[in-house]
Amino acid sequence: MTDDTRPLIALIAHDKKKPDMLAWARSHHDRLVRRRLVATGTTGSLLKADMPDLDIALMKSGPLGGDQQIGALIVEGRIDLLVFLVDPLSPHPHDVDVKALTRLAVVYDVPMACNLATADRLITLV
Ligand SMILES: O=C(CO)COP(=O)(O)O
Repeated sequence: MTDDTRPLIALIAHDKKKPDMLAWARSHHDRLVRRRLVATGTTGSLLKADMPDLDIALMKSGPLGGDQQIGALIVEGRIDLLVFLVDPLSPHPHDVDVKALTRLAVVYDVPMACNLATADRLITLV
């Protein structure tokens, strides 16, 4: 991830939003295939299985620290867009990590899409 100047896009989806993430990524495949991607473990594994040509770095699963790893990339100024499809209707054991990640995106002024309508718009800019 060092000399590569392609934008870096972080992709994360809560479990009930993973089908939405896969459908969204398929519909934006032509753009995503020309970008570097980083994803939490399960989200990224599903994307890779579906679209093996995507260049995705896998972090840990969200509940095991993956959200925090992506938060650290934000702090380092490496993330150009965060697409985080959140499920606001289910409890998450790592809710504090979720909150920390979205907070860091705000602190560091990183474009962040938490739903499909926003993701569809922001992906056209990166
Ligand atoms: O829990 C998540 C985001 O908070 C997503 O993690 P996974 O992609 O590993 O399911």
